[in-house]
Amino acid sequence: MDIIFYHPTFDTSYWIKALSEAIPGARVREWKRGDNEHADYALVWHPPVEMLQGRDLKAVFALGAGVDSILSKLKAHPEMLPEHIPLFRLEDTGMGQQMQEYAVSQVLHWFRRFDDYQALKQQSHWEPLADYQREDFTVGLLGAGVLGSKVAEALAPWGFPLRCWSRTRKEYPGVESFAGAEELPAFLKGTRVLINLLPNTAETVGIINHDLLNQLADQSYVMNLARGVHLVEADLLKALDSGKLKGAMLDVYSREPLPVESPLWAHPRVAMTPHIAAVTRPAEAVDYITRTIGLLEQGKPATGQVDRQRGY
Ligand SMILES: NC(=O)C1=CN([C@@H]2O[C@H](COP(=O)(O)OP(=O)(O)OC[C@H]3O[C@@H](n4cnc5c(N)ncnc54)[C@H](OP(=O)(O)O)[C@@H]3O)[C@@H](O)[C@H]2O)C=CC1
Ligand SMILES: O=C(O)C(=O)CO
Repeated sequence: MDIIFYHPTFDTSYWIKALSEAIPGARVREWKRGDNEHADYALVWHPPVEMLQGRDLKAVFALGAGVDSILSKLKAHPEMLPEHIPLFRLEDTGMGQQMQEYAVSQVLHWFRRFDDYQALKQQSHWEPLADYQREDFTVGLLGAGVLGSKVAEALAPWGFPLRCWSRTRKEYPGVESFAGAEELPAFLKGTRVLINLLPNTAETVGIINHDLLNQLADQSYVMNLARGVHLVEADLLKALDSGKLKGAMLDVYSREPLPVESPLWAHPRVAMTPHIAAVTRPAEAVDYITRTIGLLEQGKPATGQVDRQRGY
């Protein structure tokens, strides 16, 4: 079995060694320009068109959870990956736990008013503030798939009212489920902390805008852990400055790296990380890919296949 691998930043030699050891009989090689030799599977992130086009592959694996960049490239170059070749993505593979850590720590940070105490510290001002009440701290998850459900699971023991919004209805213990565009207003009404874990699709781009932010509870918080294009950054800044929003925690941006001239850098109530909320964990990803290739080789169904029409 021949496997080609391309990632613009990963340590390719680690992956080649780990995959070669994990998959019996696999010949794994780094794909380089001009390589048109046979391959059964391709493992990719931001692949050049010529890596994939014209190949009779059994499957392609995206080396991350979001497949927006590969699907948008496919729109411009449909010949890159014909419909009959399945595209898989990483489901969790260690990203769930990272999202849990990120979301829980930030919700608690806001709930215990550490942002306010940090601002008071900067003024050398000693003042115990009134506690926030759990019942006023409803956490709403935009997106309740692999990662959203893990975040809900980690927040549940903390006792905040929890709700989620997705395309299809969910039955997660202790989580109120809202489904479809028609239930979005009901989901937003009363949500105090909004956590975004949607995929980037034609339906979700720009979803966190002035209209949506206005429907949240007053003095609410926004955490964007999915894609920068979900959030209209100018609308977020306006909502912060008007007092509608109390704070934002951003991991992803409309442009990455975020340009130095972005007003987000200097805003005192915007906390930021550079797209590290959950990164691909190589050992877990190799396990998942090995298992999935094993199932495909036996003609058995495997989870993680992207629905190209749906866009995620
Ligand atoms: N910042 C970071 O470091 C990282 C960011 N990500 C981002 O997180 C995203 C989510 O990942 P993951 O949880 O694995 O994805 P999933 O595909 O498992 O979950 C997506 C969720 O979004 C819901 N959804 C999709 N479209 C709509 C819509 N139009 N209306 C309402 N709900 C919708 C789905 O609904 P339904 O369940 O009904 O299908 C599902 O619940 C990725 O696409 C990626 O962009 C991922 C990893 C790291
Ligand atoms: O896996 C993804 O989609 C990511 O954004 C990784 O950082």
